[in-house]
Amino acid sequence: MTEGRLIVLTGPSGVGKGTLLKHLCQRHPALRVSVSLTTRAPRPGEIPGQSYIFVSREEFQSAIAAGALLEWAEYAGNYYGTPRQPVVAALHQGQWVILEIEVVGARQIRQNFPQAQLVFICPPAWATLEQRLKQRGQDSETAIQKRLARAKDELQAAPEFDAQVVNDNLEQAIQELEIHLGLVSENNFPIL
Ligand SMILES: Nc1nc2c(ncn2[C@@H]2O[C@H](COP(=O)(O)OP(=O)(O)O)[C@@H](O)[C@H]2O)c(=O)[nH]1
Ligand SMILES: Nc1ncnc2c1ncn2[C@@H]1O[C@H](COP(=O)(O)OP(=O)(O)O)[C@@H](O)[C@H]1O
Repeated sequence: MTEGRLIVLTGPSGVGKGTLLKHLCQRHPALRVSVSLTTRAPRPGEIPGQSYIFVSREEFQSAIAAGALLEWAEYAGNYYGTPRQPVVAALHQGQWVILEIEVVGARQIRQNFPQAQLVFICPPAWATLEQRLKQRGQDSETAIQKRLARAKDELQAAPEFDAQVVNDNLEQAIQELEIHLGLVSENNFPIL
């Protein structure tokens, strides 16, 4: 069986990675989304096992020690990581797997999976990023400030990745992503 494709969406918090991912999955239901481990507390409405696998710091450390994570990073005071086994198994079955992760983890994927396709999502402007984080209304002011401080460095990393997509107009960003990721043909016909 041909190995599937590993796809990474990265970029600063609030840029719209989750929103883009949701739309891509609606249009291409065969895409498999990796569910990450996190030590962050669940937000209202987040479903354990679906949004994230919520774990304690001890459980996260055990997963690192057991080599059970494909990549991991500390972000705004919490740990986030991709469980290795489900991703590797899906790729072996020929499936296309998509990770939505921050920049430090994306670099680890770049290093260990040279064949992965990594796309950096950029905000149209700094003010838009601030506005989206605030409008989302999910995080405390402290959490927002931590995300914005980190975003300054993350934006510098954009050229390291295979493609950059500006998420200004949502529909346009989705279509650009579909083309970069090979999810549609030149005449916009779905491939996956
Ligand atoms: N390295 C890594 N980053 C992750 C993982 N899961 C989520 N993230 C990233 O961690 C950051 C914080 O995620 P979260 O607290 O859910 O905030 P949000 O993305 O702003 O909604 C975001 O940039 C996520 O893309 C993971 O498994 N590994
Ligand atoms: N193209 C867009 N235009 C306007 N608002 C957007 C766009 N993309 C995302 N958003 C909004 O911005 C906020 C952050 O998006 P989200 O997908 O949660 O970002 P991330 O997953 O990168 O942290 C959400 O409120 C979302 O509805």
